[in-house]
Amino acid sequence: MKLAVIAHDGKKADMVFFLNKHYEFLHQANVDLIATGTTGLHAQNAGLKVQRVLSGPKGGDAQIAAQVAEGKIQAVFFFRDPLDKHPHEPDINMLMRICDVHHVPLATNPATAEMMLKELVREQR
Ligand SMILES: O=C(CO)COP(=O)(O)O
Repeated sequence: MKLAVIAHDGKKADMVFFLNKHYEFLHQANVDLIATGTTGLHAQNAGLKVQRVLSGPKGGDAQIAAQVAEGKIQAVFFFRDPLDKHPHEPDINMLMRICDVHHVPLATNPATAEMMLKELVREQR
C-alpha cells in the first residue's frame, strides 16, 4: 500500500505528530510513503522512510496527482491550511479533483486522517 502525505507549512507540525503517532503501523504494515518535498523532509527527520517528489509549489502536488490517476497511490493525507494563501492553488484543487475522479480516499485534516487510518489498519488485518 502506498500513501501520500502532504502538509502546508502551517500544518507540518500536525503531520509530523500524526506520523509519529502511527509510526508502528506505518513501519510494520509495509506502507510506502510518498510526500511533497518539504513535508517529506519533515517526515524523514521524524525517522520515517519516505519517497520525496518536488515541493508542492514547484509541482509536487501535480506529481502526486499523476500517481493517483495511475492507480499507484491508495490514499492521500493532505493537511491543508485554509487560513493561508497558496500560489499553486490550481495544483491543489487539481489533486483533490483527481482523488474524487478516481475515488481515492483524501483526508484534508487530522480528524479525518485518524478515521481513515483506522480503516486502513482494519483492512490490513
Ligand atoms: O505545498 C504543498 C502542498 O500544496 C506542500 O509542499 P511541501 O511539502 O513541499 O511544503
